[in-house]
Amino acid sequence: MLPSRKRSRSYDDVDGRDDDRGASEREFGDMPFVEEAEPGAFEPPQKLVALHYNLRENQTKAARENSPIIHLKKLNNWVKSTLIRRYTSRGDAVLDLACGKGGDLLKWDKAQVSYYVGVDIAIGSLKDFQVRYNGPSDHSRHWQPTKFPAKLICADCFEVSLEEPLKDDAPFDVCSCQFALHYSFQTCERVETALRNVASMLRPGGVFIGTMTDANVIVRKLREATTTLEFHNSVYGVRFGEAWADKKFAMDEPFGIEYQFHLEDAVDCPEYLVPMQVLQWKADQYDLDLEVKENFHEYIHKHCQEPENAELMRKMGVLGNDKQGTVISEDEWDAAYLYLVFVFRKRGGRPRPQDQPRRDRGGFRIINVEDIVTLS
Ligand SMILES: C[S@@+](CC[C@H](N)C(=O)[O-])C[C@H]1O[C@@H](n2cnc3c(N)ncnc32)[C@H](O)[C@@H]1O
Repeated sequence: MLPSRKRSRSYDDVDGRDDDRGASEREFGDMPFVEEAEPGAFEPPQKLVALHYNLRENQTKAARENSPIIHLKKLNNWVKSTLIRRYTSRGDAVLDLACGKGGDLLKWDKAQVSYYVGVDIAIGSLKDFQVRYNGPSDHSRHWQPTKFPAKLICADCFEVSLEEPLKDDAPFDVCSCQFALHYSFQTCERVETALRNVASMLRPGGVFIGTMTDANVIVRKLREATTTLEFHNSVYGVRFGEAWADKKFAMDEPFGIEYQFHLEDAVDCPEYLVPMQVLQWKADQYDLDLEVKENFHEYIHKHCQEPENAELMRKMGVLGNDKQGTVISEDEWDAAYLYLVFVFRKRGGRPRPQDQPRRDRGGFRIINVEDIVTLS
């Protein structure tokens, strides 16, 4: 059975401009953070993010199963699978911003997409993606080749325009950005570049789907921690700097609200709050209308009863096994509460009719390291 759902108040409720709660005590507890990012400590945040993901090694299956957040990882994968299934039609062309190591390859394959372009800032992740896409060199008996052709691009997709480099690949039916859009909220310009890339690449009627942090929940938890600027449990930690000592976040200064995020066995990076109203307002300027915004708890409770999703949840072992004592922990479930699902739709046009593959770009082809295009 699923743990109970938590309710989040809106950013308005927690915006804090009328809230004259006093400044918090300025001491941190013993957080499990890496205090100094040794290599590149004076680099801009996006370089630190790239460095962090570049240094993350591919885990073996056994190591993955032993991860302290194995059920959270499975839950995240379930959320992404159901989202992709819901918003992708057979034959769609997909642009995956911040695609990482290709953890969603199988999901796109199952959705029977016809073409895929993945962009990421971390070249190390793209090399892992390329290996995963190509499959084992001995092409062992159980390996099924990926069925769609793909292109990989190494770029900061919140900095670099994709319009010219991808003009022959566009338009895309689906743009996906999983667990990454919060990195763009460092500055207004980066958010605008991100949205311009999405809007210029999508066809009218196309969807922009994703998962990112839920600012309402983060701000509320920060305020609940009355004496510190951090909150954590056994799997995650969030720590704000002194600049936010009053825990007030004005809506007219919504960019660059930085905190350090630690997720056991996964993330150690600076991240930024994403006030949803600001994202929605900015997206509107790029003809992107918000269709769905749901905290993970709400999304999971809403969709887990649908037969196909329930079956997938069981097959993936998301909640664990009660008898073996390996159920999802309270702390993992609480970590899931930090995230939300979003769906925007590009204005104009009509949904592409289902079951009509629009183009056939020829199926699986080996990707060589030299095929990864770097844009700067
Ligand atoms: C948490 S991982 C998610 C990866 C993948 N989307 C997934 O769900 O498995 C975040 C990814 O965002 C990428 N990323 C962060 N900032 C980026 C940027 N400015 N441009 C492109 N990729 C970025 C990182 O390199 C990393 O691969």
